[in-house]
Amino acid sequence: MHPVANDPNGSTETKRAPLVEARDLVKQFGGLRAVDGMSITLHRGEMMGLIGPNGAGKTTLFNLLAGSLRPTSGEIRISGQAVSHEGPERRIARGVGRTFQIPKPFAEMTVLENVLTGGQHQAGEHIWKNFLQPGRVASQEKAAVEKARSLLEFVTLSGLESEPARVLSGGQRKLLELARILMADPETILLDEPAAGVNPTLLELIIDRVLELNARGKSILLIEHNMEMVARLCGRVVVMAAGKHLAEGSPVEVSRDRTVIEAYLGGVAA
Ligand SMILES: Nc1ncnc2c1ncn2[C@@H]1O[C@H](COP(=O)(O)OP(=O)(O)OP(=O)(O)O)[C@@H](O)[C@H]1O
Repeated sequence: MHPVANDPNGSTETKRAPLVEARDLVKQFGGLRAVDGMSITLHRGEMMGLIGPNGAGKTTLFNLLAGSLRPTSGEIRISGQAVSHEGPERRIARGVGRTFQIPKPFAEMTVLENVLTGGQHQAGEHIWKNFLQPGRVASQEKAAVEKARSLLEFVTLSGLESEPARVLSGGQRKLLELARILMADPETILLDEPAAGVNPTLLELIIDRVLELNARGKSILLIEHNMEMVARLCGRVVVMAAGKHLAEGSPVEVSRDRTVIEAYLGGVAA
């Protein structure tokens, strides 16, 4: 049977379409085009690196993919569905989770409570359901706590679950954030500089957990300046410079690419 080109239920095409597809994306801030005609494709199961000198537009591209910024023009598709004008909540519901370069947990809430904030679609979020189905809400809350605890175990923070998040180191905050976004069961994870400011021991743990997530089927787009980490994790790397797609290839290929080297030297000189 031939695939249906415009499947009204979205099923056939949705399963075949790349997980994340951005075409000709532009984001203009006043006179600056932070993202300038960028296209990128993340396939199912892939772990892809996104690198580029400071100010290249990588975080802005993440903000567009995660729905916290709307593109000036261009299109974003998630599993084949056009989502450019949907906000971050809808993007999470579509299976896109993102972490931040500098995670900002709720400092006075416990580590466990912070993870619980990542849960979506809990019945307890709706007051009327709470009133009409208190038993269902209680069992969902119990399940959420169990899930949060197993995620804390996954990121090795179980021993700190009752501590306020303010006691965590920078690297532990990155692990906490990972656990928090995993509460929503994302299919795609956008990781913004997981290695930045992390001590070498914790960095190995983060690398290990990211590899494990990918082995469990999560597709990952990784912004990272640490090229050793990119080379260990990613089969394919996209290089951005001045908002544009500059190069793409294996970590070895892009690190030898003359245009990439020049872009980085320009970035250092600037
Ligand atoms: N909200 C904003 N308003 C105005 N300019 C912005 C805004 N956000 C980002 N920029 C500018 O857009 C450009 C791209 O920034 P962005 O943070 O996306 O780059 P980056 O590649 O992530 O850099 P880095 O590696 O240093 O994090 C920069 O010149 C930045 O100053």
